[in-house]
This record gives sequence, C-alpha cells and structure tokens, in this order.
Amino acid sequence: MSFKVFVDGQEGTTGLRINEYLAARSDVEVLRIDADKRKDAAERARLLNAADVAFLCLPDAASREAAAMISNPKTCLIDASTAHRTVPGWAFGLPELAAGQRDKIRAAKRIANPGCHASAFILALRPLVDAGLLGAEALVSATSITGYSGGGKAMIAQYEAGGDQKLKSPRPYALGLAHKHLPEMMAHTGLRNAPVFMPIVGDFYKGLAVTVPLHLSQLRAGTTPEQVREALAAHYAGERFIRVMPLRDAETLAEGFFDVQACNDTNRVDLFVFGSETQILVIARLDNLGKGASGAAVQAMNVHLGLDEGLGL
Ligand SMILES: NC(=O)C1=CN([C@@H]2O[C@H](COP(=O)(O)OP(=O)(O)OC[C@H]3O[C@@H](n4cnc5c(N)ncnc54)[C@H](OP(=O)(O)O)[C@@H]3O)[C@@H](O)[C@H]2O)C=CC1
Ligand SMILES: CC(=O)N[C@@H](CCC(=O)OP(=O)(O)O)C(=O)O
Repeated sequence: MSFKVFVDGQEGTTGLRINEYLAARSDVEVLRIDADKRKDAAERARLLNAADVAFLCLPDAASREAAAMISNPKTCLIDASTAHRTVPGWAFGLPELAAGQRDKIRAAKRIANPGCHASAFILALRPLVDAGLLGAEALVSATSITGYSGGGKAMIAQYEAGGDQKLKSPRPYALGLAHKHLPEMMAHTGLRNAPVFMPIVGDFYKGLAVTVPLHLSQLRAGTTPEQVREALAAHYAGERFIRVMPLRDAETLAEGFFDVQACNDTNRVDLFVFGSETQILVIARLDNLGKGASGAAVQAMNVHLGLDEGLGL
C-alpha cells in the first residue's frame, strides 16, 4: 500500500530535506505542486485534502492558514512551524517524550513537530523532571549553539553571500528573553518557569547542541552525576534515535572541545552528562534539519502510519 504525501512549502529548507528523505521510499507517493502555484490557495487546498499526510513547512501564519483549509477528515497534518506546538488537539511529535506519546501520535490527525532547540532541551530535561531529580519549580538556564540553516532560506542566503565580517563569529540572539520555543520547552518538560535561554548562531550550515548547566544543589538532595546519567539511560532504553553517552565521555574530554556537528545527516540525538562533585553540564546534540526538523517530521509520519520508524539512513 502506498500513502499519498504532500509537502506544503516544498521549496523551503525543511521541505526540501523532507523530500530528500521521501525520495528514497517506495511506500509513499509524493504529490507535487507546480512551482508557480506553490502559494495558490486553491491548489494548496486541493493537494492538502488529497493527502494521507501533509507536512506544513511554512511560516507560522501560512501554517495556520493551511490547517484551516483541511476538510478531509482522513488528512493528517504534521506542522513543522511553531504555530501549534502547545495548542490543544495537536499531539507533540516527539515519540521519545514519555510512555504513551507514540499512541498519541498514532491516534492524532494533527501533529506539531517540535522546534530544534526545544527538542534538545526537552529530551535533556524531561527525564530528570519525571524521575523527581529536578523539581518542576527549578530555575534553569540553557544555551544552544546552532548552524545557520535553522534560520531558513533568508538566513542561509545571508551567510552564503559571504563578505559580512560580523557573521564570521558566533552570534548570541533572542536577547529579549522571549524566544519562540520557550512555551513548548515548559509545556513538555513540566518546568513551571521559563528557562533563561540564549541561542547562538554560528558560521556553519547545520548541527545544534543545547547545554544546561546545573549545580547539583539544584537537584534532589544527594543527587550524583551518575544518577543523572542513569535517569537519562533508563528513560530512553530501547530508543533507536537516542544515544545516552558514557558519563564524562572520555573521547570528548580527550579532544578537549565539543563537536556540535557530530549528529549531522542523522536523525539521532546524543545526550551527554559531564560532571564534577558539585556541578553538571547536560548536553543534547542533534542535526537541526534531522531530529530538529525534517527527520523528526518523517519519523512522526512513520509512527502515525504504523510504519518502521527508520528513515533509511
Ligand atoms: N530550518 C530549520 O532548521 C527549522 C525550521 N522549522 C520551521 O519550519 C517552517 C519552515 O521553515 P524553513 O523551511 O526553515 O523556512 P524557509 O524560509 O526555508 O521555507 C519556507 C517556505 O515556505 C514558503 N511559503 C511562505 N509562505 C507561503 C504560503 N503562504 N504558501 C505556500 N508557501 C509559502 C516559502 O516560499 P518562498 O520560497 O517563496 O520563500 C518557502 O519556500 C518554519 O515555520 C520554521 O520555523 C522547524 C524546525 C527547524
Ligand atoms: C538559527 C535560527 O534562527 N534558528 C531558529 C529555530 C529554528 C527551529 O527549529 O525552530 P522553529 O521550528 O520553531 O522555527 C530560531 O532560533 O528561531
């Protein structure tokens, strides 16, 4: 059996990558929109409603518009934008989030794909909240180092034009402390306070690592770095796309520097715990266009349709 799939926003960064994943598959038929009609509402509505699964790889406003165009009750939407990630009635497309999340994705006709920074942050902290090591009232901070493809076509063009000296060094942003991923970071970790979150974009195409620094005194009394690592390993036991690295990963420590790009071209998330007697760093690394966007969207489709979750990588 072949499923009909439509990518609304097929010419964009996330849409193109989804199409690359789908091109290798014989179990899906991709419905294409003519390039000159890709913003034609009637043609988009026709294809959205002809699809078993439609990916929305659009700015937030266009995603909301697309969602309102659906009249076919069988069409499942997987929205890569920020528009629906904490909206009731939309399942959060992160199968590894917690027990039961796959069932929600299977049952839903509306799936919100997590944001790239948010996926890494949530996967690093949700197990610690669930295990009672980190209280829901905890005040945490996080940084994220990301490649420039996270900013879509406009940012890619800016970096690839070259010549602007400012773009050569890493650039912290979201300095208004209101990054658009904060609501989903809170909603899906269970943390009641927004983290102090500072993303940093660098002069490389893709790859992302979120770091959460914690004093052990912020965790349940007596918690050790070993227990933090164990909580992550227990939460993700059997998850094919999540790798919990050994405590104080020797290879990284020997290298002396953290490689933000080592999950590129995979759908994997690597979780690290580095620690001293009093402090830890929890780091989650992913490809912002893999598990941070397009890979995650295709994985969610596979879960929804009851197919193997592998992406043929
Ligand atoms: N890049 C990333 O790493 C990630 C992106 N996302 C999210 O995914 C969504 C898409 O992002 P991304 O692919 O990076 O963005 P891009 O800017 O690369 O692509 C967006 C595409 O949408 C098209 N578009 C805009 N408005 C409309 C409309 N009304 N109807 C049809 N098509 C339209 C654009 O057309 P045109 O070609 O004319 O500009 C463009 O091709 C965004 O919401 C983004 O926040 C999520 C996770 C990661
Ligand atoms: C470098 C860069 O600008 N990154 C984007 C995040 C891209 C992403 O994954 O998130 P959305 O799906 O929510 O757009 C940002 O920080 O806003």
